[in-house]
Amino acid sequence: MEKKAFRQHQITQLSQLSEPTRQAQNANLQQQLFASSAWQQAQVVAMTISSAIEVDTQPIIEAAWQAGKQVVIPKTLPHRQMAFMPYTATSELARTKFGILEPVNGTAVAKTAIDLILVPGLGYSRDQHARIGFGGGYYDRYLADYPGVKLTLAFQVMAFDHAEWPVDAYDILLDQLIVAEDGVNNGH
Ligand SMILES: Nc1nc2c(c(=O)[nH]1)N(C=O)[C@@H](CNc1ccc(C(=O)N[C@@H](CCC(=O)O)C(=O)O)cc1)CN2
Ligand SMILES: Nc1ncnc2c1ncn2[C@@H]1O[C@H](COP(=O)(O)OP(=O)(O)OP(=O)(O)O)[C@@H](O)[C@H]1O
Repeated sequence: MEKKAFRQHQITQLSQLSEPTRQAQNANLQQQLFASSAWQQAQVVAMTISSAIEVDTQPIIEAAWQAGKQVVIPKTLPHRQMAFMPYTATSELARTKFGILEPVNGTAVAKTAIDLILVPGLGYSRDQHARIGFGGGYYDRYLADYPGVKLTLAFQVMAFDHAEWPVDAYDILLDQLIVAEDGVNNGH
């Protein structure tokens, strides 16, 4: 399938996940993430403010704060660039025209200061950790010279043995893929 059709397919799959399945898989992903050494060793962690169909980042943000980690979130810029800004309980957010919440102001944190990036996306391959995102190319550009750990959390419908979409030369492969485990609520 072409990238565009595959994205659409994944968006449909994700929007059809039942609430119990979503909750169980989110909880399992959080458990696995918090047990990982990548998480435990990270002081500065980048993540997004998740939208309804994505893996829920709110509990992860709160856990990071509780653990004394600094949370940084992306602000999209012209020319498909992105900067990560500190995010605290008092940060002001605004919705972009694509419906994503972003920081209004703040000072970008240096790429080299970020220990761990939780990369958002729609699908991932287990064999080479290839990723397909929403199509903006923001993360592929940002990650091209990012030296830290690139990790993704995936619902089961996001994980594929091999990429079922075209993987291009500029697609950045992730370091770690955490997939929600079986045995967690698939029903209802
Ligand atoms: N929660 C969350 N925040 C995130 C991301 C994400 O995947 N999830 N992003 C992950 O990257 C960035 C925003 N990503 C975006 C990805 C695509 C388009 C987009 O498609 N824009 C236009 C133009 C498309 C085109 O040129 O083909 C459009 O929809 O028409 C916008 C933002 C930063 N914040
Ligand atoms: N390093 C790069 N330099 C220049 N252009 C790039 C780079 N990475 C990606 N692009 C461009 O960005 C566009 C979107 O890339 P792609 O379709 O792989 O997005 P995606 O990985 O699904 O989305 P995202 O990274 O925003 O979640 C493509 O047209 C591609 O040419």
